[in-house]
Amino acid sequence: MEEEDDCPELVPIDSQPGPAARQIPVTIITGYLGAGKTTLLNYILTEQHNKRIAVILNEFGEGSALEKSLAVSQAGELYEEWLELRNGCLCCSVKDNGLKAIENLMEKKGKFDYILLETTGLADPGAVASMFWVDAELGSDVYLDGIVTVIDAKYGLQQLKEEKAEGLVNEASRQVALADLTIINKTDLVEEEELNQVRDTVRSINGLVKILETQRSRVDLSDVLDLHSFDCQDGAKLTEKLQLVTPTRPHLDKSILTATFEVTGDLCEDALNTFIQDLLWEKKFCNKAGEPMSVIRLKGIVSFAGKAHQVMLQGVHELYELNETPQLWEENPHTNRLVFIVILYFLSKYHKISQNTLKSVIVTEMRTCLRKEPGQEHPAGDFYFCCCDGWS
Ligand SMILES: Nc1nc2c(ncn2[C@@H]2O[C@H](COP(=O)(O)OP(=O)(O)OP(=O)(O)O)[C@@H](O)[C@H]2O)c(=O)[nH]1
Ligand SMILES: [Zn+2]
Repeated sequence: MEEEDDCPELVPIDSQPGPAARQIPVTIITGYLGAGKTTLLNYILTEQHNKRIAVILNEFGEGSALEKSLAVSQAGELYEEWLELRNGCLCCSVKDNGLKAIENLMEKKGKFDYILLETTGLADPGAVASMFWVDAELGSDVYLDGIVTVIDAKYGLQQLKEEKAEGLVNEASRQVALADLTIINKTDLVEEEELNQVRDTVRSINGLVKILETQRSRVDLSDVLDLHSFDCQDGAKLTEKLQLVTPTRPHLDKSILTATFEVTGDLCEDALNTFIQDLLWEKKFCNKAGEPMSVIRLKGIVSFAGKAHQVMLQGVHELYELNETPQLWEENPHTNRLVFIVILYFLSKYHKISQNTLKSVIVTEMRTCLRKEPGQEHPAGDFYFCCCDGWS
């Protein structure tokens, strides 16, 4: 049979016939300096799990550290490997080097069941997450399972509040915004009142995230591993989650928030793609000073005309995916739900994006997506915007 020109590279089948090779989940563990990430890793490694877990540490080395420690645990035994990376920053090298190193290692040592990746406390895990996500798309051996952010109960609030130069959002807040799961650790060091404040602040940044509270990062492993956060097979789970999103108020530096939009009807796929690309890639939605609204995480369940199944939308930074889920639409009319966790650069006192501006921008665009033909009437549909009151 003739192959098409643009056919993806064919991979020779040299393995035994049988079920397709299972992809290995990667969980990214992030969190500010000293929050308890390594404690969490050690806890997971030493708990009974019957998994062969590989751990990659992405610590900043002195100067240009060329090696990364890779601990592998198997049946409670720990041994260490060294991953050679081209430079000291995993974000920059993981693409061409890190994954390759993992794959080579698996060839040498046999497959792992699970990979845990601890990023440095100052990292923006978005870059690392994006790379694993893209790579999974390209038929890699691994897939991104979830992003876990550990927060220090005692110093977390201070870290989340930290003021950066105008227009910049601190790393601690970005880490919370991106997370699928947050673990507020070191609860032994704070009173209830302080803990409530940390919890509220985390919630104010990320209205979707699950929050656990721990001492010594002791978690139920089933709460941390195999989250399938990006998995369209779990469409029903996301639908449920999106309905439960907590309205958030802009947190302390008033710059990251969670906004939910609901609209009923069937969306036009092309129009939705254009809207998302304008938002994520073209960065067309700006405040008066021309600073774009920047999306950290985007999730949604949408309905496309002519499709019986729900479609899942996932976005991390500038990457996004629309995938059909196994879930059929039951309710009628169909309710499209989008949740944005966004940075609004309105730190600058003179150039605030107001809640209403954001709302009208998104609503106008969503209405366009609903229009089946240019010039056609908008179908009836209510937009629901969930955000705090009293914010201008
Ligand atoms: N009191 C208290 N201390 C804790 C808890 N969890 C961890 N620690 C301590 O906090 C310190 C930092 O923990 P790590 O696990 O190394 O934190 P980390 O996030 O990996 O730190 P970096 O890699 O340096 O960013 C260690 O001394 C831990 O023993 C806790 O629940 N309570
Ligand atoms: Zn650590």
